[in-house]
Amino acid sequence: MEVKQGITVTKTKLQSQNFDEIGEDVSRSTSTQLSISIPAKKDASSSKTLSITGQVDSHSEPEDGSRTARKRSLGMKMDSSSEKLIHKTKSLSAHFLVDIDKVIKNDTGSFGETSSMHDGASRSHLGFSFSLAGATVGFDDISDVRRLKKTKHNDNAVADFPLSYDDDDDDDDDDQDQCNWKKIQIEPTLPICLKFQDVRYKVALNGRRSSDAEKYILHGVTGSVHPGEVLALMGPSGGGKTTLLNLLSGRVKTDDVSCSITYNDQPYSKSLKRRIGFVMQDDVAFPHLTVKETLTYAALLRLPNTLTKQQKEERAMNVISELDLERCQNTIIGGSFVRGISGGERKRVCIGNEILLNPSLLFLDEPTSGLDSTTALRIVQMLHNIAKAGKTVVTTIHQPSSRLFNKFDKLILLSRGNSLYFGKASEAMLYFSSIGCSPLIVMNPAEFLIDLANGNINDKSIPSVLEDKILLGSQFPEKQDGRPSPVDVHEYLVGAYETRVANIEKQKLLKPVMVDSESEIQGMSHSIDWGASWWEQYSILFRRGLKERRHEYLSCLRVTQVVSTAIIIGLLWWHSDASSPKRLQDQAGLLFFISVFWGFFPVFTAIFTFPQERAMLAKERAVGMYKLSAYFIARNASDLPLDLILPIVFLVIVYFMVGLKQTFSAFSLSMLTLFLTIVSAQGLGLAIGAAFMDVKKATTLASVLVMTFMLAGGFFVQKVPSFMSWIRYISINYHTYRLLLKIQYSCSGSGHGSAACDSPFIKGLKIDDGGKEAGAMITMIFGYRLLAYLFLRGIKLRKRD
Ligand SMILES: Nc1ncnc2c1ncn2[C@@H]1O[C@H](COP(=O)(O)OP(=O)(O)OP(=O)(O)O)[C@@H](O)[C@H]1O
Repeated sequence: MEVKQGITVTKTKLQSQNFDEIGEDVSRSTSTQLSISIPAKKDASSSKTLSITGQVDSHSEPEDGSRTARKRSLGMKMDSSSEKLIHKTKSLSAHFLVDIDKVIKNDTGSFGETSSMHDGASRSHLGFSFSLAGATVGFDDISDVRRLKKTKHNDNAVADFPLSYDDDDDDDDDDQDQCNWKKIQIEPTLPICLKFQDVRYKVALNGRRSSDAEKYILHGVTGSVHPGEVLALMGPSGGGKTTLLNLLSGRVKTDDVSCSITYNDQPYSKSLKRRIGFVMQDDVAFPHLTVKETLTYAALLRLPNTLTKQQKEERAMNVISELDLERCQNTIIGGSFVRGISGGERKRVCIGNEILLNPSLLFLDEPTSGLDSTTALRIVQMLHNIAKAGKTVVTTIHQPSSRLFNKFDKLILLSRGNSLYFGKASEAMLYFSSIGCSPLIVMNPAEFLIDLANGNINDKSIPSVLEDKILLGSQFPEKQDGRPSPVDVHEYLVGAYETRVANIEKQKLLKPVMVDSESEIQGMSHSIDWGASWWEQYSILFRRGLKERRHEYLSCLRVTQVVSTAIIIGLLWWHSDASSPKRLQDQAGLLFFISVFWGFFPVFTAIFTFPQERAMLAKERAVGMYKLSAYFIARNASDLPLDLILPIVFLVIVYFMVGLKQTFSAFSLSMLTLFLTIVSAQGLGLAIGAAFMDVKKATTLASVLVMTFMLAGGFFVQKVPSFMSWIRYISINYHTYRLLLKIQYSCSGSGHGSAACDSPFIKGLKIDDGGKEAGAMITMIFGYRLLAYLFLRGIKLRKRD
């Protein structure tokens, strides 16, 4: 089935660009190929303009054989001697048309005169041939045509195309995209060409290091992606997409010496870290921060010190508008238990977090998973726009719709760690049809490819080699279902790729990347001097911590819990006194309860802190957003003000209902004791949480510890065997209880009578200023926190490191 279509646009005066004329001959002889001829004037300005626009795919071949005339988006200058460029590339057509659009906006002349296009029936026919013949034609081409059409509309220059395929909304989207594209382009970055050859990766099974317990999960994957392109890693679950993405982004290292991953022909280095954005599969964000707060804090922490606070905030706002998040900018992100923005918006916030930094290379792990097809298309369109701004985009994708599939420039199809295809996404179907695998029914190309990668060739044509295998297999009863086994299909596809594609691609990778020195200088100048100073980090993290946790501390449930406990205590011990040993025993019981309540409560709250924030911490630390010490101290400090509100409320209610010693100093010292208790209990909880980073294990240990501390607290048992008596010194309850007793009772006779001196609860207790107890608690406050910090430092926060 052959389809012929042609677009001809001639005679365009572009006075301001020093072009005499631009003529395009866009002709389609096969389903995928477009040829465009661009006569360019031999002067510097025309050369410059074309060097920006000529995002030529590395696969494209100049038809005039002049390799020197080939341009790449990396900034290779056009050879001014070349009079004519003819490229066969569909992606070029898209880029080129966009640029013509831009150029024309500066121009007073009219654009083109002639256009010819088959009618809508032909186009639908094109789309159909895509499915039936396995040839990649259709939507992308149509979108090219629609771009042309839009260009012409903008300039009121030519008659409308007789297209039946029209969509005003999409035109609006395109306008928006153009607008976004310009915004994203404002900051120059170093264009990075990513090449990888024979990427292998093995893992130790069951954590064993011996070689017999190792398994390869990538078996030599080769490919490349240039600035301006979106490379999709596709394949069935477990195919190795995430592993490859992690390796390419430098998050994971391989010890295989034969493998090479280079960025502009250079190996991974620390300086590259800042140029790489990585959007993880799981959206990791603070659920109680709004979209605006999330992006503003990220901007303040990640953007270079050379920018002012206002500029950083402006950048965050720009990203919000670029990603079309204005409408939800004041809505909280939300999470499993709180409703917030939608999944698509959340994904865009995560992408925004990365593009804030204007990275040269953007990696995304399944950015569309869990989203409906329209939202997914929007996300991928956005990636396309980001790429158009000169970035290199690599994304894994599970099962894209056909519209989405056509947005990708390049594709790697992975199955069981092997490459089944690498090349232009638009040529994947042609390639598989060339090796004898074509769909026999109408099928989404992505579905077809995933089926093949799974070894499923139902409703697909079978190559003769595999047919032979079926005949051979008919001798074996277990293989008599008339279809080749998935293993045979897999082996065939891997073999075909190795012989037809792999070596050619490896040869292509040998060509050196030429980086335009101007863009390198521009790009480099934006990489120096990153991040905020330690104090800035601390203050930003402190404010962020306060905002994120304000809901926790002042939540209705928590306030109700504390206030109702206080009132119940107040009623049970209503107007108690210490006039007799019995009554004093009651009061001592109350003081012990207070020490237990405020000694336990914060432990169990603080335990969750680090395990819960582990993912966020890992993500932010992986990109060097802040120092661990700044985070740790800010995290502790931001908890304090909020943690102290409820104890004040509690003590005010209890103290006066119960009728404890009614002096200002006694009340303030009791309050101070409570603060010391809470802060040291928090330290214990943080240390336990950081030690395990697992809530279940941490709560188990914490419950044993707090029970031991309570028993050793001095209320239940006075006479403890000497070999166990040391426990009380590390018991928070012991020190709190003693301090509270010392504040309330003195044997001088003032306040609570001499009965206190005879009470077994105070007998032996030296009524002094409580300096020892206070000292012990202050030591615990810092000691437990130091432990927590050391545990946190020692933990590898990133998975699969
Ligand atoms: N550390 C590891 N130890 C053992 N096996 C691993 C490890 N990491 C990855 N694998 C295995 O390697 C294979 C590829 O994993 P990977 O996560 O890269 O697949 P994927 O294509 O991204 O899958 P999905 O689409 O389901 O996310 C899987 O079979 C996985 O179980």
